[in-house]
Amino acid sequence: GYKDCFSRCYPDCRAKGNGKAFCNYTCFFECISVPAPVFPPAPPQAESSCSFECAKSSCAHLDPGTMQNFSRASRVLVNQGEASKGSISTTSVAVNNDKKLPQKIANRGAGRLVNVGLDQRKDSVVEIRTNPQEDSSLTPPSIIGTVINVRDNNTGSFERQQVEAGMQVEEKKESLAVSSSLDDLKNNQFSSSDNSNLTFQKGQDQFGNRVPANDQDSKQHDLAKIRIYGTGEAHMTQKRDELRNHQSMDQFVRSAVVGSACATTMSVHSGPPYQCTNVALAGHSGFSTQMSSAVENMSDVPAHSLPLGQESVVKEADGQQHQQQSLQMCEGIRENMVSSNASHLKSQVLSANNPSANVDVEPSQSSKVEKAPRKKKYDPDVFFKVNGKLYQKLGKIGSGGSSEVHKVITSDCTIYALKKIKLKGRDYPTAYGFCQEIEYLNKLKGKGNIIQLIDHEVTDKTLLQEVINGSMTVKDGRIKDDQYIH
Ligand SMILES: Nc1ncnc2c1ncn2[C@@H]1O[C@H](COP(=O)(O)OP(=O)(O)OP(=O)(O)O)[C@@H](O)[C@H]1O
Repeated sequence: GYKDCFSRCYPDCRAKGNGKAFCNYTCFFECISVPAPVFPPAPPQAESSCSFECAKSSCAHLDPGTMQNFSRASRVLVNQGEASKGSISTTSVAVNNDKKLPQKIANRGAGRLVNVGLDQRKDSVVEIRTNPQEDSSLTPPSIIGTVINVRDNNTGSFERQQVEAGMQVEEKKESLAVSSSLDDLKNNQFSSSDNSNLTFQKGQDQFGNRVPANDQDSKQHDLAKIRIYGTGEAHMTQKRDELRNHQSMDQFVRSAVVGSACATTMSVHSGPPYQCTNVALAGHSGFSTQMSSAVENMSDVPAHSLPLGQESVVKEADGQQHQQQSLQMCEGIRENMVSSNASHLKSQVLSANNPSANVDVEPSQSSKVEKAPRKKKYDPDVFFKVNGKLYQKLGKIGSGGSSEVHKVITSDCTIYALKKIKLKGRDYPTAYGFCQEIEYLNKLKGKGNIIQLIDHEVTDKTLLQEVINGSMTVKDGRIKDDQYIH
């Protein structure tokens, strides 16, 4: 007001022939009372551009009129609370290219660190979209679900940028993994991807928004998206494996297997049903296999006192090869054969095993009974019998060059792997060599990561005698009868 007034007054005054001092004085008093002009209120600041924590400091001293000239974006810390508000709160984040935001902004509270870096672009506007399904009060921030679309003002194209919040994602996984709820973790972590991104159609972004048909970077979008979620899945797998490794594999595997095995046994096989009352695992703490392997639970009969006068039983370590051809093989077996009360013990085994089962009982000491042909009182199609103990077949696990391995279950509902080596047709030295496994596994009992031998049985008497002797005297001939090593 004053300025305008004075600029009009002074020239007029001078034009009338007045002096400078006079005109200054006159115009001063004339214009000093002129009220100052009332300017229209400033246009509202682009709130949407300054609504994020990261941008407020930059926007505060920016002329709103220049907001359109923002270009290169940097990392933007998105306030989760704000980001979670509303439905698909699309917000343009204008970041002045000349006023670079720090490349790394500390994660504050529930803030979200988002990489909006566009080093090669200028004059672009960054749009940060938040997942409408998120509820910050209920779920942790879904980093994965946050994607940034960057529109280049020059080209009109869009480019999906990867959310760079790996550390936060890791932290979230850790915290969730502690709950051991991996499935929940996956659901939480990737629910948005399941719901949105997996159904992502060409021409749309993960929110179902249309992407311009002339989107020249659509392939890059997809690639970026795959990278995001693929990384997440990889982390998931890793976390899951880690979690499993941290658990007791024995119990993890066994309880899972045993639980179902009982049902399988009861429903599939026609033999005498075993009563699955409990899972006797405590007695096998040294059973460190992760391959559900073992042969027999002989906790009721010490291995060193087994009646090996007739048979020996073997459990096999998967893939383990015993190639030494020492004549001292099977020492463990020989030691075990010193038992003087084999028959008595075997009777105990049989009676203690499963009285209700239809097992064949050791012939009495009368010669009459001994001469009688042994008649199996159990169904060999359903059971294995090792040292008088029955193992119900649950299925074949695998086979090797010399054997076949079966999954079996005992009367106390313990799952084992039983390796059956058929001896018929083999020469004695070869069969003798199989006994090495018994020796070695006996020596390796209690060692970590080694399959534990529970029991063993060699049905061929001649071979057994050779083993007892500790030397292979029978070098010719082959085993003719149906003999086995279990
Ligand atoms: N303890 C076990 N638990 C689970 N599976 C097993 C176990 N032992 C063996 N198997 C399965 O049985 C297959 C054959 O076992 P293994 O290799 O011990 O037999 P093999 O007759 O000694 O073989 P080869 O003579 O070829 O060495 C294995 O490949 C594996 O699949």
